[in-house]
Amino acid sequence: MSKMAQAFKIPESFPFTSMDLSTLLVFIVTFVLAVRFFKVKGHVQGNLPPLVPGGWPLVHHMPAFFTKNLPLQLHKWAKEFGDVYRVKWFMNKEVHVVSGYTAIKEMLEKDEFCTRRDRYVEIAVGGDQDILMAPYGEVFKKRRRFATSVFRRLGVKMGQGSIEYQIQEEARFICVKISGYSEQPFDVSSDLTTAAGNIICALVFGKRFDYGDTRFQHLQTTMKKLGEEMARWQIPFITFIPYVQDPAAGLRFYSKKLQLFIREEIDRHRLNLDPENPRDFIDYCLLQLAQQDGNEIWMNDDNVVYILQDLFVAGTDTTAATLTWALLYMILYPDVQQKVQAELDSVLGATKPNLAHRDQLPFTAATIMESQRIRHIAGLMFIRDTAESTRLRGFDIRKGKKLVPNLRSVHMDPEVWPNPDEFDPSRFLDAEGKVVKNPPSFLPFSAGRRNCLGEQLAKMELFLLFSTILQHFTLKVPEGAPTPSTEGINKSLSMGPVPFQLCAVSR
Ligand code: HEM
Repeated sequence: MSKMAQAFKIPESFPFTSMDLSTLLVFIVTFVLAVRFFKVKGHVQGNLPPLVPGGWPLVHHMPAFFTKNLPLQLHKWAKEFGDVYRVKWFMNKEVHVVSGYTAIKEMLEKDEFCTRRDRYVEIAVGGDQDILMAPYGEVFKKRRRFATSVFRRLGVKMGQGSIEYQIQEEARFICVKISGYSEQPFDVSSDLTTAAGNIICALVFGKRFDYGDTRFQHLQTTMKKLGEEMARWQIPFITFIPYVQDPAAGLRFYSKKLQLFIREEIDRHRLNLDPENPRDFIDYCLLQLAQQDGNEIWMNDDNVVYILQDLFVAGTDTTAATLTWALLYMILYPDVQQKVQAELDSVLGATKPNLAHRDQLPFTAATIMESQRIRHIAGLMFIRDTAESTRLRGFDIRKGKKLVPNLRSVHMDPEVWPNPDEFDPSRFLDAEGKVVKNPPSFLPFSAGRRNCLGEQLAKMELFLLFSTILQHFTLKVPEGAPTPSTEGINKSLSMGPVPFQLCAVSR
């Protein structure tokens, strides 16, 4: 018998005389596990949101997520389990789903939920090096404040010095492109992506590209591929699946390509930077880099690349997908299209639309808003992380828990929007026919401290591109073609319509 076993030898007078060393070890292990179990139970205690019952062993609710319309499935559960509930994914991983305007607004406005997490998008945007995925804190605030002020200085505003001219130019170019289809069927979404991409180029690089420019085409292809890679990881829960191969290889590859393009432009800008006359977003970044004092570095050379990449990633497909939905609804609701055109004709005649016309074109503005309500491009907004344990709608939410706000439940709430599946722009007009200011239960650009940085720019683009296209063309379903579906599909970070074709007849 070993010395250790001798030391543990149970005296014969001990009641369990048969207890030997291994029994004792089993006893200790069981005791430790029991203590741990009760400790965890104790920790979990509190008013947790309800857990959706049922599910399969190991994979829990996972099979239910493989549906064509996940926001709809989550919305159905919300009706049963309330505005904050829990679902489980592979290996017991939990996600909190937040639904309805009140709960989502409360969530978006709490600092504790202002950190966004998405493992795969983080790979593309350099982890926390940018704005989009930077954790909520001082560095993030400084970068965001900087970007907002540069936007303003570059003309993302009403009045003098507005970027409106560049957007109007882009609207003119897209109309020329559409004319070129000679009323034959075409897919408008790719032209809208080109237009939206070019507006970001104007802002960031200080120039637009001709549609045929090979560098621009290369940029467009890279963006498209990057978007497709991001779309593969759009189902929030999928990021919990352990992988056998590197699923982010494509993301890495295409984001590096986009970054290379941006770095080349930055190098070009360095050669002829005039500190007295910054021309574009890159120039302002270079001036900021030169100014920063060593103690307070919140932006370095790499951050500049990642922030510029954000503007392309977050600012191209989002705008293009929203406009594609709006034009799709015009061919599905020709009476609404006619009403928009009648308003444009009576207010503008042959004058090209500018931002000052927005107030005089309430039905046109309301039609854009209704498109954003009925088909939101970010049905499930970015996943948020709980930075500190806190409460939401009276429930305890522990640090580290993931939250998914379901925007469908806000925009399709029949209590606020009767017959939510009906496309009806008049919902956004008041009794005097003016656009309702701050409509309830409407969050196309989100809210709180992480709301859309490009909201103003996007609103300018949506209005000018939509009104210019409808001023010049009547859009139709091609002769003999089936009616396009209103199903959404994630082709990038945004949800756009299933590809469809339309014909544009000159007016
Ligand atoms: C119709 C077009 C657009 C829509 C519907 C849209 C919508 C959104 C939404 C829903 C978010 C997420 C908010 C959240 O997590 O709560 C967001 C974030 C963001 N958007 Fe947009 N967006 C659009 C256009 C743009 C444009 C044109 C830009 C820039 C050029 C832009 C830049 C950003 C950035 C940088 C963020 C992250 C902000 C942060 O984390 O602080 N977006 N957008």
